[in-house]
Amino acid sequence: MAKVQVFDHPLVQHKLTMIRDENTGVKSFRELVDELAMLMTYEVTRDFPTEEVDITTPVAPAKAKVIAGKKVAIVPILRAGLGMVNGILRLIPAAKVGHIGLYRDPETLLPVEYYCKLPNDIQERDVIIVDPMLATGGSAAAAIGFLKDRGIKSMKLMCLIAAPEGIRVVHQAHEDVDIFTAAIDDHLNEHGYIVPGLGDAGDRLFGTK
Ligand SMILES: O=P(O)(O)OC[C@H]1O[C@H](OP(=O)(O)OP(=O)(O)O)[C@H](O)[C@@H]1O
Ligand SMILES: O=c1cc[nH]c(=O)[nH]1
Ligand SMILES: [Mg+2]
Repeated sequence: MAKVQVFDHPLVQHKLTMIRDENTGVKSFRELVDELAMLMTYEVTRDFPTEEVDITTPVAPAKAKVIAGKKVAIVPILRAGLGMVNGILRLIPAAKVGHIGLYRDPETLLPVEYYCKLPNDIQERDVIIVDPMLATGGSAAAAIGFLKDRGIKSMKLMCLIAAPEGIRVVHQAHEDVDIFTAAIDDHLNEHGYIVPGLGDAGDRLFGTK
């Protein structure tokens, strides 16, 4: 059974509060989302296997650990997921990046696909799907479905704010995918927005409202 991990680290919670605040402008919002993604990468990669290699320090020969040949692909759900990519790349610079374009139809709240471009060798990689908001769960469940259709087996979902409804939907459809989030909020409002949430993540990242 997949797990849901909430990051209760004070730095994560502090920065999350800042992006929730309606007075936080585009520049700070972008920087904070980037930093949050970087901080969360620390936990998302905790189960990466390590191996010992021989090195020589200025003092003595030593056996020391390195990550054991892990290949990673980051897959942001456009647009808002883009804001989390660079923070992860700063810690995993060799990761490849695939893009899945989905927008949520404002009437039906169902995801509509408009773009998909993935690395050729993505089946050999551990995939981290990123999207700041997990609301009804429709977008994340669809993105995971696309990736499974392309033969990808190992996936994690990293978001910043999740609604209980979204977690349920993703795990009902994909019980093997772990979810990492900085918060689980209270509920969705009648427009499918997370309450209290942070509003429209894409608009706040790109200044489109
Ligand atoms: O869980 P769901 O109910 O599917 O909602 C979450 C989706 O909604 C937002 O994207 P949006 O449709 O606003 O597109 P955007 O990123 O281009 O703004 C968000 O970034 C998620 O992708
Ligand atoms: O609260 C929400 C829900 C969906 N998408 C967002 O950007 N925010
Ligand atoms: Mg949006």
